[in-house]
Amino acid sequence: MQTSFYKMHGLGNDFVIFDERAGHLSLTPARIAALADRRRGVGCDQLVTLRPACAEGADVFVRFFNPDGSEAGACGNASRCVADLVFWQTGNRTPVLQTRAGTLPARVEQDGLVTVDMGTPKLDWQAVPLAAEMDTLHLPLAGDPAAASMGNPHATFFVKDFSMLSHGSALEHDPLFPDRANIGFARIDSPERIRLKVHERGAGVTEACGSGACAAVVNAVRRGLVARRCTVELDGGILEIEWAENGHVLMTGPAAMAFEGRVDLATYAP
Ligand SMILES: N[C@@H](CCC[C@H](N)C(=O)O)C(=O)O
Repeated sequence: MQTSFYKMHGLGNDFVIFDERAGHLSLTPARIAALADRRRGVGCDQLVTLRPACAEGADVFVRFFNPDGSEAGACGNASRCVADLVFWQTGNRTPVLQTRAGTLPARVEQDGLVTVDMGTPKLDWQAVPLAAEMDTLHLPLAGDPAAASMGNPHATFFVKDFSMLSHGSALEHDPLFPDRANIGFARIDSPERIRLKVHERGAGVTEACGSGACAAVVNAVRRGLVARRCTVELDGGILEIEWAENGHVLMTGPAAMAFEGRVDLATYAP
């Protein structure tokens, strides 16, 4: 039996989206990993599922899975894509997404850009201040990292260049992070601009990470390095991030449909 899916991306961070609103699909961690495989499957940075919402006022319940089969509480780029998909399907420019990290209002602008209210960052997610723990990392690292959760865990290292990117995997798996972490490397180019590369938990280095961009701005604002409205340049393009005075983080950027496809789920891992 063939099951249809959408392939979308936000700044090259790409997603396979399955709609489970008409019935649950059997998407086990092993099957998700097989589908996400770029040589033997469809290939994606994250697999996303849509289910009926149960939170008041929400239009759809969205879940995000990494290519290793693990689930993430948040994914900024996929949230913009799902908001755009709901707009395309229903004409509703202001869909509300229910996620494990909370209920996220979105807005599809007339120019096609999508803004998602990513909620308030959790600044006490990391039990100990990261900077004080640097010498426990056993890596030749410089920098003064900071932690913030956008519904998923992020550590941001402030760097002069990106030579530390190759340490992303070791940092992701360091015992300092009990749930592993997304590792961002942020170069401050001006008080309004950050250049960012992210090694994503369960996925590796991606072209863009929306929640990572939000965390980088939050951490940089807390350090007094940038203004609350900031442009974040990723390998795949630009996101505009605002840490509003009410504590919410607003992320604006593009969302794009690549194609619709069909797969026989039974031919992938059980
Ligand atoms: N690509 C994402 C984040 C995806 C989840 C992350 N890898 C995690 O495990 O937390 C984004 O755009 O935010």
